[in-house]
Amino acid sequence: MANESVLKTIHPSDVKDLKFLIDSTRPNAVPEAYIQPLKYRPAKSDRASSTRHDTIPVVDLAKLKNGLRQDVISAIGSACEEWGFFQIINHGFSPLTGQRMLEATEKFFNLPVEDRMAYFSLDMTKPLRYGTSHNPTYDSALQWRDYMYLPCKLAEENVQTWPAVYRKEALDYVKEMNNLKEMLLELMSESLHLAPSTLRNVLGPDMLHNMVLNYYPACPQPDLTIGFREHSDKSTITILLQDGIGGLEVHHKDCWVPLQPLKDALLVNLGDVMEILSNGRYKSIAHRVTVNSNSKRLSIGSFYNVAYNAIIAPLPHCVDETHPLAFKEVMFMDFFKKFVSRDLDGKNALDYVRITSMEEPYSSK
Ligand SMILES: O=C(O)CCC(=O)C(=O)O
Ligand SMILES: [Fe+2]
Repeated sequence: MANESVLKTIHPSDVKDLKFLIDSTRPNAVPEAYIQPLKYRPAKSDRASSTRHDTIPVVDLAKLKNGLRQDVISAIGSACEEWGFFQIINHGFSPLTGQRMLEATEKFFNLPVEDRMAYFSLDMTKPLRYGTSHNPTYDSALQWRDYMYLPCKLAEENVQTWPAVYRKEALDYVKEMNNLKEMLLELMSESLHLAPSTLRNVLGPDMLHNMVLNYYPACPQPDLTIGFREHSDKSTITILLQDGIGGLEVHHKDCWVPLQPLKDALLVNLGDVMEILSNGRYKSIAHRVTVNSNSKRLSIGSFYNVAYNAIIAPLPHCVDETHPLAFKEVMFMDFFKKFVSRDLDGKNALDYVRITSMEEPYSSK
């Protein structure tokens, strides 16, 4: 039975694990700390009406084997320009590897809370870290989510530091995901009329790869809160695997478009670094996650990025007279800190590097 007074007075920074809070108190209402301001709650009125027929692009990578590479490249180019988001099917990533990772993730969240707390940290730059909400130090209202971050760059070397319950599954997952990432970076480079190796070279040998395991428990009043507030990823690309529950929504033409899970599809999501590299031609996508009262939901995100000490700036090829330099150069770590060191609020970290008409542009290197 819920201890109503405890749940009423709980302070955002007191919560370290939402799943434990729920398992131990079984609330039939959302604790006050989780009630989001109206503008962050999901509302029917901000969803795209079905008459708009917004269809999230689906790119069939089987066409690569059927001599239709150019079709794939142009489908990816349009999706990146118009949405900053697409689903891929026939991608070669084994559904079994994904399924095993989802099952192992569920096992992790079912471990005794102490086992998850062994990894808890509020330091958002720590690559191996358990957390809740987004950053409880700054979150004005908590988000209905727990998560685990794993550093995957040197997966074979790091694997012993990962929780044992999904070590093997995560290593298999990372190896396969890395191959898919290579292919996508090539196709995206070509869609920008660049040499296939361009984006891979920009990310470089020290490229970051972090994985996040997201757990959104079932929620007694899903309309009052949110699983993950609207945000854009700071990555170059994010490749996301989700279970079949649904809840992810992407922002398109001023409306939220819910994504219906498609069997065995993976989701590709452009992050802010890609928007900067492409000088704004490709857009990072604002997305959010709603929760539901029937079921928990799991998702696994693989974030690929430049090294923390890399300087990011628009690629010279993407800057010309009709596309003047749109972003200042910035060290990735400085940009990343803008994202993690405040309340989550849409795509606004990009404003920090956007060149406004009042400013002299920096020279592009
Ligand atoms: O759970 C999802 O579908 C999306 C998660 C997400 O946006 C993230 O981890 O950055
Ligand atoms: Fe995200």
